[in-house]
Amino acid sequence: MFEVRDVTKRFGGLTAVSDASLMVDSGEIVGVIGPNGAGKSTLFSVIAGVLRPDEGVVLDGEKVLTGLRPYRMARAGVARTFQTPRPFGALTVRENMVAAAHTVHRSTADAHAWAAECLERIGLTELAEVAASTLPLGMRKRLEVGRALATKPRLLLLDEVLGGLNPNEIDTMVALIRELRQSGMAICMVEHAMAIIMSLCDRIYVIDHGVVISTGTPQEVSSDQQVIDAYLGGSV
Ligand SMILES: Nc1ncnc2c1ncn2[C@@H]1O[C@H](COP(=O)(O)OP(=O)(O)OP(=O)(O)O)[C@@H](O)[C@H]1O
Repeated sequence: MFEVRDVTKRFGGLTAVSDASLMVDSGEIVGVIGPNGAGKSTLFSVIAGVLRPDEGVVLDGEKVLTGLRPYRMARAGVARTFQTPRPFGALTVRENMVAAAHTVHRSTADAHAWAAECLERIGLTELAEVAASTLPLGMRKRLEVGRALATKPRLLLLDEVLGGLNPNEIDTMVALIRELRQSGMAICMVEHAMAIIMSLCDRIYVIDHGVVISTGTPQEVSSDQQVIDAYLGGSV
């Protein structure tokens, strides 16, 4: 069980995340939703070790992860994707995967073998030798997920991996996410596509102005008056 407990993150005078708590269990998909600027990406960055919180802790069971550098966080089993995919553009798809696989495999042969397995899983084997920078957005997003998977996470943080994808690409990505849940991974995703979030997630946290204003099953949060007022605007 991964837990974010009472986390606050400030940027100067702005409190981007305020006393937020969240839990994700293995085999569970948890959604984080909220308006633009609500603090979702900041919360992810705190969990992934990219940002250090001003207050609060990130826990893996009893183990404190807060303050670990991203590389160590990856070793501890936490991986994130970025809203804007960040592959090493000059490297090929395979080289990107191998670089990520080296987080968990010292030997080059092992890293290559594991990268090949992950490439197969994300369906990019046929494009393995092309430069990552030449991939269209849908494929780049898949590579982004693949690079996270290559670090063998127990907690996978997906930041808007469905944004900008066409319906076919969305179906492929959703199927992959379901498969990962089935394999026992803990998954936490930020997404704006409400219908998909509602059908995919086991539980949802709603953030507004950095504060978790509601949590529960998709049905519970979508019937929460505070959520409807703050975010859904009566559209659900
Ligand atoms: N590095 C930073 N320095 C200063 N302010 C920041 C920084 N990163 C984020 N913010 C601010 O913190 C607040 C939360 O931003 P964040 O990107 O976490 O929101 P979000 O919910 O992910 O938004 P979106 O849905 O648009 O991606 C915003 O007001 C943003 O401008």
